[in-house]
Amino acid sequence: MSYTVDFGKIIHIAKGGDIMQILKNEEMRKLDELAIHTYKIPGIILMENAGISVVEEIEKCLIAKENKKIAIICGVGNNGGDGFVIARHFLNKGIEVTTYIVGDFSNIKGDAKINFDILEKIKAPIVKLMDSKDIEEFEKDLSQHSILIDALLGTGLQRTVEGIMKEVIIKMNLSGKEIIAVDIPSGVNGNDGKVQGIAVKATKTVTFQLPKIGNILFPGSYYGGELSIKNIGIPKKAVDSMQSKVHLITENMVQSILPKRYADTHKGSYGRAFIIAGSIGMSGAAILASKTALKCGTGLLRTAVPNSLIPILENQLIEGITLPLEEMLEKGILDYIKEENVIAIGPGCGRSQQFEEILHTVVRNATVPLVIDADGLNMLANNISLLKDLKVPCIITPHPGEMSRLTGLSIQEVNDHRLDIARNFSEKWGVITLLKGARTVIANPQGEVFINRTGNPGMATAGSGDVLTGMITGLLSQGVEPLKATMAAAYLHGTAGDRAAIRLGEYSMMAGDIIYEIPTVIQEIMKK
Ligand SMILES: NC(=O)C1=CN([C@@H]2O[C@H](COP(=O)(O)OP(=O)(O)OC[C@H]3O[C@@H](n4cnc5c(N)ncnc54)[C@H](O)[C@@H]3O)[C@@H](O)[C@H]2O)[C@@H](O)CC1
Ligand SMILES: [K+]
Repeated sequence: MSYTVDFGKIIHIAKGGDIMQILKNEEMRKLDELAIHTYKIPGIILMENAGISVVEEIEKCLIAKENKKIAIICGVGNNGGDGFVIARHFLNKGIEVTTYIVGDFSNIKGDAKINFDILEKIKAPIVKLMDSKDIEEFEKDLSQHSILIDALLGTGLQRTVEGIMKEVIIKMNLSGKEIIAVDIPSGVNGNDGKVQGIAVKATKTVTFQLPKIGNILFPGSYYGGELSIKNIGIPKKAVDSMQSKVHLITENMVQSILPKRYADTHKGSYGRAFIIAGSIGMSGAAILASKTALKCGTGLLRTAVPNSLIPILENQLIEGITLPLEEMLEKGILDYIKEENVIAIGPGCGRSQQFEEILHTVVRNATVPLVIDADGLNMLANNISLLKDLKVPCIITPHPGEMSRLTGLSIQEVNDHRLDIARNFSEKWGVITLLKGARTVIANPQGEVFINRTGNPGMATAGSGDVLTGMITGLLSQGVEPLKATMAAAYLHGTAGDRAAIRLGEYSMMAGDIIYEIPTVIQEIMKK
């Protein structure tokens, strides 16, 4: 399996499995050990494969360059060992390579030592970087190279980067050269994507076998640039046995989730969606969510809004049916929702007592999957134990501010521990949590977490969340399982947003522009 993950979007090089695990440092070490001890693949072979996989990527970058001199900057662990393999292969190809080593040579052990000894035997140019006086020379040297390879620290990062290692990284970052990181940019913690003091700002990262959490979450993902995930020959059986609870949402996954359309069907075959949204001043939320549900394939759509908004909706949304909320309240809401396949509640609803009453009734009595967003979540924060009354699968879609209100944690705390916060909330309340933000995270009550890589800062715009709610609702109405519908919607939403950003720029794109891209995004995925 081999993928290239561009900054924010995933391009498949080869078709792989539907599920891609994301590992922590310790889990990656376990996987390496499993391959070596249980499956008897010598570690030196894995290191050779790792090095060669980076060589392939470096060669692609070298094609366009006149100056082909490469600087490989290595630590004394196995990440450095990969660097020694890379150095040997380029020397064999007749390319000028300098290997810089930071740290005590006597600490080079095992497979890394074997590769280091080979470099010495073939008299490869090796420069030791010991202290500040070596740094000046190093800085001058760097200017003569075309590409820098960062093989200082990988999944073995243990502490804050300081001293000579820090000085080396500063000079690499200031060099203005293209930098390719081996496995993970040095200084980024593979466990959470946080920077331990300082980190290499790479243009590209080649990571091995499976991505680490630090390759995917911010700020690590920013430091890594474009990400390639390369197979290094660990048996599939070993990979599958890892059973990590953190996964990357891939295009393959989404493709298998999207419902197929068959010839002998009618609109009833694609479900009935019911959206409760909008209030005076926020009719747009109802329109955006409703239009999106239809664009995502809903067979029949009814949107309930306050009476005063009906003319606006009738004007803007000719394909859907509208209902006045006041009438629903008067005659009893339950009669209206009993025939639906999904109910979405909250976008632009405001915080009136009337809305609170509706929310409570819907949460307590819904017999079909429920999506709660925006003001629905704000109201829920006043009485969160309402979730205990749920009888159906429920998806909540908070942004960090809404999550802060739901949990009582600060926004900073929510952002610092996105995976754990989403997972804990889902486990505690038995709901599917989609936590928005750069790298949307989806958690289920079983403790599994799914991370979405699509999307861009242009999507931080009014109404973008209403579109996401419409997407989840649209897929749910067609009978897609709640977790799958949420994952596919997050991926499609981000991909449509990425297309809108390419067409219009991150500044100018608006929520409606994301809707405009939905047909192309779905068609392209279905076609593959
Ligand atoms: N068999 C394996 O285990 C394989 C490992 N591979 C590579 O090996 C890497 C992991 O190797 P290691 O576990 O040896 O770890 P690393 O090479 O990532 O780092 C460990 C070394 O760095 C030092 N160190 C840790 N934090 C530091 C800091 N903040 N400042 C300065 N020095 C620091 C440690 O004392 C140790 O000497 C992976 O990222 C990958 O690149 C690949 O070769 C594939 C096979
Ligand atoms: K590295």
